[in-house]
Amino acid sequence: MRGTDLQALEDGRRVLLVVLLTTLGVATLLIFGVLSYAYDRYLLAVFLLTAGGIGILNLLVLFYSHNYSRAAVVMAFVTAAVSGLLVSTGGVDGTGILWVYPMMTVAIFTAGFRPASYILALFSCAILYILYWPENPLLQYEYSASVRTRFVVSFFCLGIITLAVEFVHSHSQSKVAELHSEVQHTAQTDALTQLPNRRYVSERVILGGAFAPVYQGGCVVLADVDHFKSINDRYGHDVGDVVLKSVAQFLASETRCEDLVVRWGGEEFLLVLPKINLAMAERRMDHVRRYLADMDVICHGARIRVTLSFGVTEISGSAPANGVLKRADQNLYLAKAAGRNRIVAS
Ligand SMILES: Nc1nc2c(ncn2[C@@H]2O[C@H](COP(=O)(O)OP(=O)(O)OP(=O)(O)O)[C@@H](O)[C@H]2O)c(=O)[nH]1
Repeated sequence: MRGTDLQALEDGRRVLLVVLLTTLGVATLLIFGVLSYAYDRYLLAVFLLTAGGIGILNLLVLFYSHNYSRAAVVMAFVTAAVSGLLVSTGGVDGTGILWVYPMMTVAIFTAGFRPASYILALFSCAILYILYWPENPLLQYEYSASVRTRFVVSFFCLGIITLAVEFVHSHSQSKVAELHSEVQHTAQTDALTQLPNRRYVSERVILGGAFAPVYQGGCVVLADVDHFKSINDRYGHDVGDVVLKSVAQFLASETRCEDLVVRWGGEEFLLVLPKINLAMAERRMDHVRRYLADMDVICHGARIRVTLSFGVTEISGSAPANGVLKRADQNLYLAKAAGRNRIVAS
């Protein structure tokens, strides 16, 4: 699983949370809206039914846009507005303020740390204004001074704790995603040449047994250093490593940015070239082959002549990747058998 996949999983959880809580919230708002209307509390009824309507609209927009962050922030604002109304009217016998705790906690968790901080700050100012501004027409219920103070202090404590938990959660979540993509990158990269490795190909390039659509209609090349064992034997393994690194850099510099150069294993490299036909791929590889054969790799004062043999084949449509790679390998074998430092394409 990639770092981005982890993020997608976390986003998926939040979407589910937003959908569930919005549905629950909308149902509650509509029920209380209808009840308020039945008890002739028209202002409250209009407010609750409007908030419920916004919730339904928000759900519809979420289904079409898949923008859960916006939906969560809209829902958090609606929740804060309804909570403010409960503080202002007192709900039933002044118990409306009790609903503020769960509602605002949920709003903070779904909106995420930064938007939740702003919403909480705004909401705090609003309830301080409602509860403490003298002669305030917005305050329709008479709370005792001790209830007001205890509510404000306990709400601030809960708000700060919830924000802190959300901060730690989102921070550790992004750290895990970061570490995950670092591990993923290391696992898919060859340590010596820093090229993508075989695992990268099997996880990112071959999907469901075929080359990814972007590569279909392109070509695959297997390139193998000729007589590499004798380079190792003559100059030592360290020099062999330098030669492999030089060949890797050379291949990467001689290909287009959309081409993929992979260390396939040992002294063998895989090139996946999108949007190119067999004849053009053969011509380009021949240019690469000649260019390399004409220059020497210089290491510890030694000038080492390095040549490559190539097996080239086409990726026709969504043909099985194994078959394509096998054909390229057979062509490479033919190039070696025919004397090396050459290309076989078919
Ligand atoms: N220095 C170094 N050598 C490696 C590495 N990986 C594989 N080799 C060596 O590459 C050599 C490959 O030898 P062979 O498979 O006989 O191929 P070759 O000598 O290139 O002969 P042909 O491919 O037939 O031209 C072996 O000696 C391996 O030990 C590596 O990472 N570093």
